[in-house]
Amino acid sequence: MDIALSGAAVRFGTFQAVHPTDLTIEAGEFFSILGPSGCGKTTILRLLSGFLDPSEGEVRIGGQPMAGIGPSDRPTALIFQNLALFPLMTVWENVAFGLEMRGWKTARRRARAFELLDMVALGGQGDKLPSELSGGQRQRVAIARALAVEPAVLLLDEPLSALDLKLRQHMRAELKQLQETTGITFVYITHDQGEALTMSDRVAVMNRGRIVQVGSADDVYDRPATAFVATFVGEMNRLPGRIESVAEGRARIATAGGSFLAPNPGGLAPGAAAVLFLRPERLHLLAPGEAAANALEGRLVRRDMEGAFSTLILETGAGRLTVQRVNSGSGGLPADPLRLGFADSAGVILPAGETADDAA
Ligand SMILES: Nc1ncnc2c1ncn2[C@@H]1O[C@H](COP(=O)(O)OP(=O)(O)OP(=O)(O)O)[C@@H](O)[C@H]1O
Repeated sequence: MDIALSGAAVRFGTFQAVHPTDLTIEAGEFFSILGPSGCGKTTILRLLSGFLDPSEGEVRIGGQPMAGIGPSDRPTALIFQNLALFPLMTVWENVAFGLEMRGWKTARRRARAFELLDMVALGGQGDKLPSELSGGQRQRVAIARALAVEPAVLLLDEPLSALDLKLRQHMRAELKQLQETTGITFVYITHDQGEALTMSDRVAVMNRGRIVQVGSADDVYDRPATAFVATFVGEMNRLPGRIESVAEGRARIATAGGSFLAPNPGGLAPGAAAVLFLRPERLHLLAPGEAAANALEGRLVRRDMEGAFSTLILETGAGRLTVQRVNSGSGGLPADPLRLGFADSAGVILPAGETADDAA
């Protein structure tokens, strides 16, 4: 089922937790809401689940206005960060809990619970107690329990945050697969950009009660709309400066480290204060005599070997810059000073504005 927010806003007293928001989530979409702690992600999820009414505006699910429809009457199920399984019930009884509430007889409940447990790869574990399972297995029980009531929309509030890194990565793949096989609309709340980027069809980035960008993982990573998105999603170098000239969607920006050409998606005019944002992997070392659309010199401060790639920190006229290099196995670096280059399509020039560091 699709979801539509029209001008939906939430105030707690005088505090505006969510500003008026228009948002459409397509049926069968894996949609994530990504943002720092306190930005309003959970509040939006509560609007969808029916635990909270909008102070203004409207929520529709499957075309139906949700005003006056409580959580148990909505086509949604919710999975929390701290899942609460019933410790004295077996795994299958936990899964079947919602079905008992709906009046299903024991044999039918048990059969359905085991089907769902099969789907989350816990086929043989139904007669155990939750305490006999690992953290990841318990999380899968919670997912099976949420799916038991056949929701059209599954709302997931940081469901993996209590798991260790390896398990989290494994569960990402499982959740994505589960979403694809069931065709259920997933709305996934997280402050973990890796989670949002790997699983989602689309991501909404939120800051201070506002959705600041909605797009694919590629959109928010490669084409950030604001300084906040640019710095919240992934590593980013920042070169503050002033626009010198503009031409054909690009601008030349004068920074403390020189003047550089880069895309100017917001059409900033000459004289405007701006920042050139540049990903560490888009900066490369130039060979002696090699030309590049943009070039600057730097002195190596640190090199961190991270296996598949290495991270270089360079002191340049534009401040400290981070460069990420694929590890080619050829080892050493040329002598200082190093020359750095980047294409005129590599960065993005955006208005100076709030960054993820300011928001933290
Ligand atoms: N019932 C409430 N009364 C007053 N303020 C609230 C209430 N619920 C949430 N808030 C505030 O609204 C803001 C948004 O909260 P919300 O839980 O949506 O954030 P979040 O993005 O989900 O954060 P986190 O990732 O930390 O869970 C926060 O500043 C929070 O303190």
